[in-house]
Amino acid sequence: MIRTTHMEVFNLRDFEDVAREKLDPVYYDYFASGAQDEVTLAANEAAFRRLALVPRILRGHGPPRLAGSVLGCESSMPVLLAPTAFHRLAWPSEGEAATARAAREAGVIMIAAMLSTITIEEIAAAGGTLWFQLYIQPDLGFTESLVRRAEAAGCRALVVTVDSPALGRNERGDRNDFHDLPPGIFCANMRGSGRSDGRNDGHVRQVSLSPEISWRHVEWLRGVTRLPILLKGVLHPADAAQAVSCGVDGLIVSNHGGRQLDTTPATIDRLPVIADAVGGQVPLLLDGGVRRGTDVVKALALGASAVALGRPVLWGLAGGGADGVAQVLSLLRRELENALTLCGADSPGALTKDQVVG
Ligand SMILES: Cc1cc2nc3c(=O)[nH]c(=O)nc-3n(C[C@H](O)[C@H](O)[C@H](O)COP(=O)(O)O)c2cc1C
Ligand SMILES: CCCCC(=O)C(=O)O
Repeated sequence: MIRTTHMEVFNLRDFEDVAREKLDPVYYDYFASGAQDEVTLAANEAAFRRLALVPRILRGHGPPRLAGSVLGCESSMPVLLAPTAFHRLAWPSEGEAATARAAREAGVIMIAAMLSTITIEEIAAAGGTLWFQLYIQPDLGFTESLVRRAEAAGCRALVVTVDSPALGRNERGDRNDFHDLPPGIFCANMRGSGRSDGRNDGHVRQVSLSPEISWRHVEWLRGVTRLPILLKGVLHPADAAQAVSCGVDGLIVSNHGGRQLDTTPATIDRLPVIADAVGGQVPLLLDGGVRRGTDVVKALALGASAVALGRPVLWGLAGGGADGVAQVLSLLRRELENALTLCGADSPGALTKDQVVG
């Protein structure tokens, strides 16, 4: 158990307090913040609170089975690690390697961020099942070189983030004048060769979040790799349907944890319409505001195959490196098991959407 002088940790929210105590306030703000008024940041969690769970009774089964698979990858529970950038700001010595070790030991999938502070090869050396998150760069030769590296490192899927045609406006970052990584910390994957402009020093300013990216790029990527492709950041049912017709293999209903367009709806509120549009053709994942086992259950009942966890992983990492992340995952696993049992479900698949009421 991570304990500081006056804090014991019983749930994921407690970990945020530990992290706040340990982190440089500027980095804490980077991790915690959302865009502008942080309406969406708050909405994600508020929506989970607003929804109620209706248990089924007298089902007469044993402890629930949490393990399953997503796009052919085994997972010990329907929870993945969402891609988050810059883990060495939370745990300078190891960064993403600590996160990856904890994910491997817990038997869950880590979505490694393109903007990691150690390379994808180093993450793979520490990790278990990895997926690679990509911001398609207008320099397609460089983008392809990243895809090849992710494939060679053994990543089992590509997660293309599509909610970032520009960087969201983060005012906490502006107030703190936090616009670049500190000396010695880089976007490690961006330092490799392969860029047509020859710039490879790994500075954040070399990352392009570009409004030029379009469906044509997704089609291009579909032709470049045989890995499953997921789009992350889908909120409109028409986009979900188009993604499926483009040959995309999975979708992540996400508003980037409220960090991109502020005032987008809570993700859990969008899940039912996206699920209707997709009609089970591809698996749906959801992230944003998942903090409790009951949140996971609500998402599963409304049609998600799994959820992904963003900030709580960073709080665990800041609190205690791999041990902290392990503890976050184990707390959530216990809660999920308990919530499923109390809902009368022997597995995630046994939940039905009529068990969530608004
Ligand atoms: C500090 C931080 C960095 C993030 N970096 C990325 C990133 O590099 N790529 C990406 O697709 N999403 C990124 N995200 C978004 C997460 O993948 C995820 O959508 C979001 O954190 C989920 O919400 P939650 O934090 O409430 O769990 C980041 C989120 C945070 C908090
Ligand atoms: C250029 C940094 C983008 C990382 C990111 O996606 C986030 O902080 O939400």
